[in-house]
Amino acid sequence: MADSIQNNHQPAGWKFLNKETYEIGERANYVNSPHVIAMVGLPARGKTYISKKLSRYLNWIGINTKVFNLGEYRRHATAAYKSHDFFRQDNTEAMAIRQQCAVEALQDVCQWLEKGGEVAVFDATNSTKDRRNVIQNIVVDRMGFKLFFVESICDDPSIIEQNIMEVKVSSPDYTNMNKDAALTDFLKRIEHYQERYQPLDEEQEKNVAFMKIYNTGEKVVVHKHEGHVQARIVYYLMNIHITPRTIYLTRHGESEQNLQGRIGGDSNLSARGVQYANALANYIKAQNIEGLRVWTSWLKRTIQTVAGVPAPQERWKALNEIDAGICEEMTYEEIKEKYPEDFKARDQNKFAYRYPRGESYEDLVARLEPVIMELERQGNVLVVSHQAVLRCLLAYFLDNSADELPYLRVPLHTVIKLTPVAYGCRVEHIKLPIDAVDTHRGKPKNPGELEEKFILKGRKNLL
Ligand SMILES: O=P(O)(O)OC[C@H]1O[C@@](CO)(OP(=O)(O)O)[C@@H](O)[C@@H]1O
Repeated sequence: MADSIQNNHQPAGWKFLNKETYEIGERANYVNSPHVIAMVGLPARGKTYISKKLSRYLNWIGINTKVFNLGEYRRHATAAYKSHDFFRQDNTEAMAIRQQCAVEALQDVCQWLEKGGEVAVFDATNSTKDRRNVIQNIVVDRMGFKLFFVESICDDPSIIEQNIMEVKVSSPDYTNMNKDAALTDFLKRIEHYQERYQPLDEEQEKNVAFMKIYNTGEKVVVHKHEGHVQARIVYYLMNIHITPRTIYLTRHGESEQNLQGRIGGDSNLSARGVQYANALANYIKAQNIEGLRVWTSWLKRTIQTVAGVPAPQERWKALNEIDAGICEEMTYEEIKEKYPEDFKARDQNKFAYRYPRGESYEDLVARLEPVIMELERQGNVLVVSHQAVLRCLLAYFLDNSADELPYLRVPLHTVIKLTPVAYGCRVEHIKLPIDAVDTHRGKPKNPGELEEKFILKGRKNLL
């Protein structure tokens, strides 16, 4: 926990770097002033859900973001939680502890932003004007950071109860209580907050930038938002929904060029790839998925893979495989021989490495942002794409770092099923029983080293 707060306006070590000037090993840094996003709302209004999801999205697009959850500070500061009495408005002792925890959390927020963090999400109720003034005072007046409030308002009892049952009753506060008792206690806790709750109001808080989200997105109000980071946050939060659905990801069936170990290109499916296309159609039929939509890239191998899938289909150029530029249609072995420096450089920083006249994984993430935004708006979707593209999509859903992303395993002939649960996603790998080549190249110990399975020259029959 923080023990001091510095009072300088420009955070130490903070510098604006544009996309072209960052060094290998860092991600582009395109936020030139740190932001604090402070949540507002009664308990069980989905604030933590929004905080975590927003943070995952911002990190994925390259904005260094961290959530600071006030509940964790409170649990750290006090002995085991006994009951909702702790949250009574007339419990002065507890009130003092709560205020102290909020200040401590804000100090940590500021210290983290000073060290180069870009967006800090302050996940707390912040449900009174007084508390919001404290935040304004520390974050804006003392530190010179940007501040944006996100208020979640929900008056649908079924959504509130579902939220309590899904995440609150299993919180560390209730380890020794049964579910019904925990629910009753939590509802009482909400009542205590309700007594003093002051929703954000454009008349009362004229110069404050905020957005209000009603009933998980039914209506949205935006007031005085500023700059591109806040604009992206508003746009993102306007697009997400909480209706249960499933996303299925798969690569195309094995292609002729996969068989030859060649990257990129636009070849047809191999004989085994065609078998996978049939197996995939049968698998999808058997699942009986309501309102399923199918998205593919523009490349033949993905389109051929969904030939038998009985659902409306859309082609996205944005889902095309990473463009390997001058290395298109070469084997890794040929690239190593012809462009040894490039081959090594890619192993040194695979995420940032851009193929000459082609793309990097970082470029791919930028290209895929509209796909993610549209996926967020949709119900059940089957996305049929490629190894590099699916790594980027998976990293978004599973919150993987830029270092992990280019090495995620996305084997051929496997359906990856993603189901939203509480604050994250459940992942299942369904391997359909048709063999395929293994195209995964792990991170070598020494940059530029090539595993035996990719040394193909002189091998006649690859099967
Ligand atoms: O980034 P690496 O690990 O090279 O993986 C991406 C490569 O995967 C491949 C296969 O090697 O994908 P896919 O077969 O799914 O189209 C190549 O086209 C692509 O260049």
